Amino acid sequence: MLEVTELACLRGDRMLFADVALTVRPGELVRIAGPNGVGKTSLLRLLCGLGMPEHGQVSWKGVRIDRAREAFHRDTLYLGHAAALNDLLSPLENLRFAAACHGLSADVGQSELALERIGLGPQRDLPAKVLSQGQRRRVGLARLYLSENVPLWILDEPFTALDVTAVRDLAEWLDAHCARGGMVVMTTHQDVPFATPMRTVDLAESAC
Ligand SMILES: Nc1ncnc2c1ncn2[C@@H]1O[C@H](COP(=O)(O)OP(=O)(O)OP(=O)(O)O)[C@@H](O)[C@H]1O
Repeated sequence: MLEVTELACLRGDRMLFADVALTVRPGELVRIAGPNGVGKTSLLRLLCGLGMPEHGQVSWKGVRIDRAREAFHRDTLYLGHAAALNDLLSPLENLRFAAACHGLSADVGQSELALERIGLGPQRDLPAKVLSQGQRRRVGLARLYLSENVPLWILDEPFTALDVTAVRDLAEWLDAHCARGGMVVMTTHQDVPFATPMRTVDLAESAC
């Protein structure tokens, strides 16, 4: 279970939000909503330990994440909104590199399968620099198909630049993750139909 209490975030000299409380239990899908600039990405970065809160704390399985970093990172997958690819490497190489950096098991067969499932089978050996925006996005998202055993998925705008079919397939994969007891916390400006009941946290209500 992920627990957030009294969380406040300062960026530069501006307090973005304060007093955010949130609990995410196994099987839950939570959407962080709010207008541009309210601090959704900043909140996700605090949730996965990439930033320090000005106040409050984030706990995973009852332990503050800054006191059990390794265990927390093993249990967490964070996908930011930028594709973060090496343009000279292929999707297959990028995926295997990212998986290795995050301690995921990803042999060639598993990685090829993940790329096929995300619809990049035909492009898997091309240099990433020739991919379209949606295809670049998919390379990052392919990690989701290697992360069934990672319980907490924190996703920043995962549906951006995806076509209708890819949005539907990804929504089904997030539903499947929740159905097997996983947790998803995400931001999206799109209305995506999920089978899992979605809880929305409106960050504008905590804006300073
Ligand atoms: N390093 C930084 N220093 C100062 N201000 C920052 C920094 N990073 C982000 N900000 C500011 O913090 C605010 C919140 O940014 P954030 O990216 O979290 O918003 P968001 O809600 O995710 O927006 P969007 O919906 O546009 O993605 C913005 O006003 C942004 O300019």
